[in-house]
Amino acid sequence: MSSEKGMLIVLSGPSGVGKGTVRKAMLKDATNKFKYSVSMTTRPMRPGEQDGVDYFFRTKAQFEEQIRQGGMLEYAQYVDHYYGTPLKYVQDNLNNGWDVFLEIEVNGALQVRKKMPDGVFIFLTPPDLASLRHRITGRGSEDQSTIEKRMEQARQEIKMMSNYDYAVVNDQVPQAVKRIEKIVQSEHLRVSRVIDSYRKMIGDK
Ligand SMILES: Nc1nc2c(ncn2[C@@H]2O[C@H](COP(=O)(O)OP(=O)(O)O)[C@@H](O)[C@H]2O)c(=O)[nH]1
Ligand SMILES: Nc1ncnc2c1ncn2[C@@H]1O[C@H](COP(=O)(O)OP(=O)(O)O)[C@@H](O)[C@H]1O
Repeated sequence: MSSEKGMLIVLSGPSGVGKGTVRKAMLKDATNKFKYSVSMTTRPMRPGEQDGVDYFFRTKAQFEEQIRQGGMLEYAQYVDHYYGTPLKYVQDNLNNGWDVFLEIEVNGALQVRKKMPDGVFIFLTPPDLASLRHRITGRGSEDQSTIEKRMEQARQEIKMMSNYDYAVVNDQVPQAVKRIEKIVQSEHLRVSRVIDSYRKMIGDK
């Protein structure tokens, strides 16, 4: 943690590409210091998931109430359910100097980009669609019709890749992790982020 404002890191990519796997691998390495923003969703909990850890699992009415209260940084509907990022956690941690990591789909990422253009936007992509299908199926968390919906959604999402700053291919998890770590390290050195501290140092307003 530093005294500067933290950096927002946004990771998107089709369902099953390995976003969660890569993020968890990054968090295991103590040199990666960031706060993962737990999203809110109306989708049913999968076996092994925990409320408040994987998502805040809420009813549609609760989710809509949170939207009404202005409590969402962004939200989107994805294959029949709402998903969104609670605003307060992100704001508080960025203000306290922590990098904050969002793992969200494309429409939400575009909303965040408008509000927080200083963030770093990374698209995680599969080596090909056959491996993507294999990963979604292998996870065993969705029935056949949901898998087809997610594959169609994946094609649409991949079309949106040009809205991101970086594309990382998740062929092997350790390599994808290293690529994202390098991106984050270099983004910390972006002049627009570093210059403020020098302005103070040299007395420039
Ligand atoms: N816009 C938005 N998308 C989210 C959020 N949280 C998760 N998602 C995305 O919603 C999609 C579906 O998530 P989920 O049902 O958990 O499936 P999974 O990503 O395949 O494990 C994925 O692309 C997630 O990255 C959020 O807070 N906002
Ligand atoms: N590079 C990879 N090679 C092979 N399988 C992978 C790779 N990355 C993730 N997986 C597997 O693919 C499935 C989906 O990964 P997950 O992290 O749940 O994806 P997402 O969060 O993007 O939906 C999991 O079973 C995971 O173990």
